Amino acid sequence: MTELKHITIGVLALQGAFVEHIRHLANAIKNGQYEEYHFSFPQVKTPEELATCDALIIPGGESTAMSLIAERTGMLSPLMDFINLEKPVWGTCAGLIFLAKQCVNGKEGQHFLGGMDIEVTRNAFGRQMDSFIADLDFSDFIDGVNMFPTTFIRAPVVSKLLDPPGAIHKRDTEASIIYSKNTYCNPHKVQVLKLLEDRNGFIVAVRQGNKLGTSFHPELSADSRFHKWFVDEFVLGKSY
Ligand SMILES: NC(=O)CC[C@H](N)C(=O)O
Repeated sequence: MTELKHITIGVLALQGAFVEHIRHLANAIKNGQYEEYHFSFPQVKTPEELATCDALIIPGGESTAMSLIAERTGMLSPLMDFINLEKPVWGTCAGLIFLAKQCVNGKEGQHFLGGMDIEVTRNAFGRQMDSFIADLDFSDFIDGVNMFPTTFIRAPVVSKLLDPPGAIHKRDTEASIIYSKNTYCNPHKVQVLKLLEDRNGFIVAVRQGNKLGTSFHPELSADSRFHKWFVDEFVLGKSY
């Protein structure tokens, strides 16, 4: 019998919707061909737990609280170190804010991990009352997923794509960097996965190499295909 490959995808559990992510991860690998793997999806609260992870999800919640708890529990620099290890990381909503380099409407003293070369704007769609659900077409990058229910709750948007450190050329125009599965994915640049044409063209999903950021919460839908894509494409797939 061949030995199973152990893969640990942690979910940062300082605050927010971490339980939902774990449920979706467990569900996502039921529908695949993963006989050669043994997966664990631990809640991550300590540097020791983080050190066991091959990949990390940072959930939605409240980015100011998450930053404060990370600081108080000594998790801030282990998280920054983890990002520098070039392991796959996915931030959803508050997690996207935490993962960003810069933020508009941030709170004084709020920390950012700087794992993606983006500026985010917090609460870009307005208040809690302006939260909404939209069926989005992700079939450009996830096969067959053309009606995915996405939930936006006081969601941020990506308001600027920043040049990675050391970049020589100025960034291309937005239109030319829209990502699809047929496009070569430059691991150093931020690529737009999804923007909302009917809402100011707001950018709501981006990728930079093995980092993924989404404004919305795929973990709050009943559909695990987005999580399956993260596992297949970012954790088991191409390595950057
Ligand atoms: N649903 C969410 O994660 C909301 C994010 C929240 N507005 C923040 O700034 O952290």
